[in-house]
Amino acid sequence: MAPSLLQRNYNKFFLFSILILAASLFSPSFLSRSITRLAQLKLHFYPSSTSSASVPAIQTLRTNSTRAFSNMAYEKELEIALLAVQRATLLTKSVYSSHSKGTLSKSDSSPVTIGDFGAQALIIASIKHAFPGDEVVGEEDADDLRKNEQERQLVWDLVQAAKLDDSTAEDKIGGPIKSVDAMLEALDSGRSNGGDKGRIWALDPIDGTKGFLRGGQYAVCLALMVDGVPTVGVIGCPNLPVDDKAPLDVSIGADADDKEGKGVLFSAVKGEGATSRPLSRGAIQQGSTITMKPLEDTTQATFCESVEAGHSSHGDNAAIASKLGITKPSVRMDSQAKYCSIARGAGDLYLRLPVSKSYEEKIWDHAAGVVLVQEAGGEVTDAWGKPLNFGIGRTLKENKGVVAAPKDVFPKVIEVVKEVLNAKA
Ligand SMILES: Nc1ncnc2c1ncn2[C@@H]1O[C@H](COP(=O)(O)O)[C@@H](OP(=O)(O)O)[C@H]1O
Ligand SMILES: [Mg+2]
Repeated sequence: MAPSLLQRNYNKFFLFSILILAASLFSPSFLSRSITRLAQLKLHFYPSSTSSASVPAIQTLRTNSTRAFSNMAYEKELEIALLAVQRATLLTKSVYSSHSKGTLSKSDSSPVTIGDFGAQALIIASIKHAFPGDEVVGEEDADDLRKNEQERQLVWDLVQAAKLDDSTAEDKIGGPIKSVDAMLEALDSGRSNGGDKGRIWALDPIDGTKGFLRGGQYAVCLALMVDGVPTVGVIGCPNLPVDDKAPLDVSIGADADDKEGKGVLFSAVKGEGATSRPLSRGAIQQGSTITMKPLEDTTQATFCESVEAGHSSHGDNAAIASKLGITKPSVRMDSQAKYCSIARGAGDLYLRLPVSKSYEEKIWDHAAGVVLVQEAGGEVTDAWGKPLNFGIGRTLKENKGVVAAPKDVFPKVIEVVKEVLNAKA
């Protein structure tokens, strides 16, 4: 008689345990990694070994796309990242609606605001509370605030005021930061050099700072990279419409207001799909699955690009669009809201052709967006079709530019991108 599903699962579980014990004789560290894996494997077997009474509950969770909190890999990481980004996004919203956003200029003359500092401190404090051993590559550090008492006080006031309405959720991310020193320490804990070993978070507390200052789109972006691979991604977009089906209007990047009722929290876990949910002030709301729009004919595509001509070559992007037969005007918006917009099928392509030969894209500008698009059915590479290498430091130094598109049309898009680049060479 054929073995039952339950028997087959337990046989696999038993065989796997024996193999691990044998391998651990040669490498003790392998043992601890394997116990974690074994626990995951056991959890995956769980649905088939539960009583039939509990199965519907599990299925309901899955169909409602709240897999974030069912038996999926990186469940806790996702929950913490969602809560951390949500709390930090509330802080940025409070700065966005005020007129003095407190711009400072960094050494590379890019802008940074009190919102950037506050959001980074809150998110790192959340990560360190839940995963003290993890590293963080964050865009900012505390150098400026240590020198500038007035700015420091402004950021401290913001950090103290940013709280989730739901106390259980707030507790999960460690509650309020305890002191100014703890805030500075959190900010400074984003100095990891990155790499391809272990767990490293890539954090952009306010991506699209120029958009944030201008009153356009911006995003709070956080990704967990495991051995250099973006694996969990969460992006808070306070100025995007909640409706995934809302058409992507060319005006989306300009004069964004901060009205209640807007704001989306996007997330993805490698191998588990991508979701969106309304941004709230309390516990995380239920998500719905998002996917890229099927695009058989590239002439019908809507493509997204940066507002800033210094970040992405508008001329090259336009040449590519024209070769693809695209007639719709480009949709310009700041930040990783572009990745989010194509991941939910509001737009189709994201073109980021390099302007400067020497500029190295930063990992925090892409890690979360990349996992989101991949999980929504898309592909992302650099402008030459090379995979993005997130495991070699704080920048994507082996890559130039970025192209994202639905899988089916990706080869055609990248071929045209290369034609345009080769014509310039
Ligand atoms: N010359 C350049 N080329 C490409 N990206 C650049 C750039 N100078 C700055 N950037 C990055 O572009 C990001 C914004 O991207 P976008 O144009 O898609 O909104 C900035 O993030 P911050 O706003 O977090 O500093 C910054 O890191
Ligand atoms: Mg950025």
